[in-house]
Amino acid sequence: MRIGVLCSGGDSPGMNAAIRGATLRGVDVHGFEMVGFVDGWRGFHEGETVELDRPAVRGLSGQGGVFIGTSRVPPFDGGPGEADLTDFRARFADYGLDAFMLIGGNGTQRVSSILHDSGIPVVGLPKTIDNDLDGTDYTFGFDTAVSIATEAIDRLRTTGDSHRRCMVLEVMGRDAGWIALHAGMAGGAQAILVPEFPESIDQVCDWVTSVRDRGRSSLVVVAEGFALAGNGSQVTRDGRDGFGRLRLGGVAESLAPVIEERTGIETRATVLGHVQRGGAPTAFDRVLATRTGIAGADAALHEDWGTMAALRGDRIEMIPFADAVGRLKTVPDDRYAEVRLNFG
Ligand SMILES: Nc1ncnc2c1ncn2[C@@H]1O[C@H](COP(=O)(O)OP(=O)(O)O)[C@@H](O)[C@H]1O
Ligand SMILES: O=P(O)(O)OC[C@H]1O[C@](O)(COP(=O)(O)O)[C@@H](O)[C@@H]1O
Ligand SMILES: [Mg+2]
Repeated sequence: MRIGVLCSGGDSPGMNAAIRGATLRGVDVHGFEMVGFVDGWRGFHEGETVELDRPAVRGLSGQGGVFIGTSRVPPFDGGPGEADLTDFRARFADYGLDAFMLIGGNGTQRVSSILHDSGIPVVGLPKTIDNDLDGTDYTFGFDTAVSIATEAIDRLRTTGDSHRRCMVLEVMGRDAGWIALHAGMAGGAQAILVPEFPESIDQVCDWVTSVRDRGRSSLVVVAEGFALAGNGSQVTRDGRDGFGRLRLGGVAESLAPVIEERTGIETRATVLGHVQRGGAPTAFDRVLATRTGIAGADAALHEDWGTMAALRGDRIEMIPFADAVGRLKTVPDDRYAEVRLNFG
């Protein structure tokens, strides 16, 4: 069996470990041929490939990023219509492929599902630092991002306390506030602002003021996709990503002066940005990613097509794409309520 492997969407710490796990199991144990497409669908369109075998994945488990690259280049020119899919199938056959292993988040697994429905054998490996992919408890990369954001909170707290300032930390999370929620809990933030639960500026300022009134300095964590209640909208930067979506970022910088003006407390903003996606994965993410890759290779052996390697409790289970795509896994009411009671 010849399997094409590619990554799509933002990189996520653990992608290398997942490819290594899949290759060691797929090539060495099951006797597959595996080929990686460089920079996601760009490599597929332009014929840039790398053979995956034991030497190619040596020492990768602890390395950040992904050595074959990733991108948001789309798989099809169009919708896809039947003509797009016919062209796609012809290209798939030209490469001598029997199946795809697609590593990505909600968008990529939506593509996996489309390809599977059009008759192309696919297994999916879930990744995203945002942890917003449904059907799986955690995606690799999330734990690393949370660890980095937590360290940032710890560091901001000592300087913020020293100057009696309010520190606002912006973390990633386009549609879901999982990184903000977990890092905020781990770092004891005084307020956590997530896209799922808009809060008014009056409420945010009340929390910051009450923290000052009991002699402490506030640490506010805000997810990039947060918008103020009422007529607030997400804060965007110039430009769009490779999928045409507006780039998010800057909500901390827009909140900080308003908090300062309304509370009289000096307030500073920090945008963590891509630091939280870079560097070595945590041990948890290395193990999760490796097991995810192994499960994907085993699924290919059993021709368990149309499935994604999901973490369920402490087990990796192959679940149908339909259980993972079409909706996002967002922070539920009870998880937000349990932290909100102690804000301020
Ligand atoms: N519904 C869709 N139809 C066709 N291509 C899609 C669709 N959704 C996503 N894609 C492609 O998959 C890529 C990866 O999705 P994206 O949401 O950017 O990352 P992730 O897979 O990490 O969620 C997109 O940039 C786009 O090229
Ligand atoms: O700057 P980039 O690479 O476009 O990515 C920014 C986005 O990627 C993420 O880090 C991860 O999103 P995906 O999992 O959908 O790729 C988001 O939190 C963020 O909005
Ligand atoms: Mg996505």
